[in-house]
Amino acid sequence: MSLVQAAHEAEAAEAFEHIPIIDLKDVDSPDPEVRKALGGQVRDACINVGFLYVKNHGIPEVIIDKALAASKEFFSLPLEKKMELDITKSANFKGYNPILSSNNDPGNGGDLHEGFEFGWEELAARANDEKRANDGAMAGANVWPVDAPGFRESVLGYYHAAVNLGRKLFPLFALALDLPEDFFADKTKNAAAIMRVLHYPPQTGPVDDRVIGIGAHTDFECFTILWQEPDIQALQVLNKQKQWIDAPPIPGTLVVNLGDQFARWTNDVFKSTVHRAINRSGVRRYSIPLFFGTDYDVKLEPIPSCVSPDRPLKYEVVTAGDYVKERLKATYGHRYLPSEPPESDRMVRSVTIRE
Ligand SMILES: O=C(O)CCC(=O)C(=O)O
Ligand SMILES: [Fe+2]
Repeated sequence: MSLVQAAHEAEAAEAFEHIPIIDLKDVDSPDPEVRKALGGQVRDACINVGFLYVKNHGIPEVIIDKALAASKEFFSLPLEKKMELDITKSANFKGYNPILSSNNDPGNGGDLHEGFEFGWEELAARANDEKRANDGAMAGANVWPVDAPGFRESVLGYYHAAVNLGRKLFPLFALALDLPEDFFADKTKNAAAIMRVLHYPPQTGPVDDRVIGIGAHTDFECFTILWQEPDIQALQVLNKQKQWIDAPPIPGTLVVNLGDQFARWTNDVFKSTVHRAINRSGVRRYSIPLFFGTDYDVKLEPIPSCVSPDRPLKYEVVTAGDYVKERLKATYGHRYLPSEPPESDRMVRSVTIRE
């Protein structure tokens, strides 16, 4: 069946109620037929749901544990220490964002989490990090806390492991789209991948839907690899019946969800599915998404087999970097509304959290 037909069938079908689990044990199989079959499973999940779990993903638990421990240590620093790394002081959204300073759902009043954001960097930092130098519209060095000394190494360790996993997923997505497996290889040379470590305080008492852990949104890149803390239900995914479906942590898995860049590459054949998180568990929750997109200078041009006379082009063509930057501005920029101060003012301005 053609991609367009499959998308139309999915759009006419019942709303999804389950998120599929895909086993990656054969992702490196030397047999192309085995990899193709795996690509077929990915295709169904991407066209019908836009969310999946992966098991046998190959990232050792110990790497995740280290990143989690380091994140807990970082978030327990005094607020003024964390604010030294305020995301609005850096070029292109690197660093710390305090509770209620980001807002993923424009209808909401701020997200009830704090986070720390960083992009590509070699573990042994290099002055001439070629990948970082190619960030174009998204260029800007990472910033790191001096008061949490092991933080950089621990979270970057997980970043690199997750980027390596993402590099194995791109060929599967290509197969899912009936494209050559290496279709995305020349579009993902720079690892335009952003990681966020997130801390959601428990949301107790009556819950105002306008202030939740992270408001309803879609992600901006091609796909997200999300680690969520075990045993705490918070993440929910919206189906077309407008029902929120729980996406609980499943031991030994990571969540993979599609973002807007893939929706644009595929003219919405792949679904960038709306999701949110609410931490009503009564305890703190941590999660770590890695957002992996095509290189920032690459144009998000629709794949021809996803466009047809009965499925005309839905999006204008923009570069990946311009798209991500606009969305990040909308997410973090509300602290400066109604009019954004000039860049120089931003550097020195003290932070006021919106009432
Ligand atoms: O914390 C989660 O489970 C979801 C986070 C998320 O959706 C995001 O950061 O885009
Ligand atoms: Fe998200």
